[in-house]
Amino acid sequence: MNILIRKCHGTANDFILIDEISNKYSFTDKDRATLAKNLCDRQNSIGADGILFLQSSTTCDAKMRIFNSDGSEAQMCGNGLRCIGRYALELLDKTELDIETLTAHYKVVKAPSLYKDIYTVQIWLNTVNFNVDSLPMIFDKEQCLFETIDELDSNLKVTAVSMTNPHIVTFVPELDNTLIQPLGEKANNLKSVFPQGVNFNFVKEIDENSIYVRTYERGCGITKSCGTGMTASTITFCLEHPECYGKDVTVYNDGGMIKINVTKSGDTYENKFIGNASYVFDAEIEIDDNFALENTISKKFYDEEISVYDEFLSYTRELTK
Ligand SMILES: N[C@@H](CCC[C@H](N)C(=O)O)C(=O)O
Repeated sequence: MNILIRKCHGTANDFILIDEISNKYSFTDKDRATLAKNLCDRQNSIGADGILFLQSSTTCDAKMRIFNSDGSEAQMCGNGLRCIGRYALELLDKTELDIETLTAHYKVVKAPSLYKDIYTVQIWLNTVNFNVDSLPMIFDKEQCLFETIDELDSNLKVTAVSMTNPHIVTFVPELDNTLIQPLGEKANNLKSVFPQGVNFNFVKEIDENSIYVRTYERGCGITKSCGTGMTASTITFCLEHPECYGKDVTVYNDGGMIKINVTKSGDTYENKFIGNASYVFDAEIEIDDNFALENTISKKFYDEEISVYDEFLSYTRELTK
């Protein structure tokens, strides 16, 4: 069978987008999981951190489903929401809309460009829950705020927060992948603490209103950036630095930079998130009966978008030198 795909990214967290509204593919969830495992394989196939499926919704303008590269389905994806948000804004010819996810819904608005003419989207990731049951996380207190988890690492202080998908956040003096990789794997194998796995965010403070975040993601390992992870990290940064509430926090990552503004009223958080939603290429591909890539029939690159994003990335590297 032939399918149309669009390769896209939010701060280099890259996705294959499949539009199930315009194309009537009738995939089952098992098919979607197999497609994700096969097509996201960077060695033998197209390669991506996950697949975004755009579906119709009865409650919102459209629905996003996100499958990680290992085939598991996640509740939410902040970078994916901007990509699918852009796609849906263009498809439905709107400047703002609501996207349904597995467990919530989110507003998406086209925003002024972060840099030159990079397509930029504002989203509100307001689904924040510090109750450990919401991740779920097995812990002897209702919340895990700057606590050590002995089974994980008796030196690291972590904060657990659900963004509808599970996150833990820790502050480190340096971002070292030789520590992040094993700790991320360990946390995801620790089913007695994180029965559904966890996205593990490592945060380095850059200055009073900027941080650098690297995430070991459940279902795909270390990514260039994680949208819900950067939000969880910024909220945790604001817990430690309450003077940052209501201010734009610059969040650097291995794929560029975004901005998040957190406001808190009682136990409610409003998190305005501004970041790119960029296209890489459109392709028509042929997949076999096992949902593996058989043939690429056509491919068209978004050369100008790619080149301005490269420029933006170099600019952000200069800022973090
Ligand atoms: N990269 C994403 C999150 C994708 C899902 C995550 N790996 C999970 O399993 O929860 C983001 O930008 O938020």
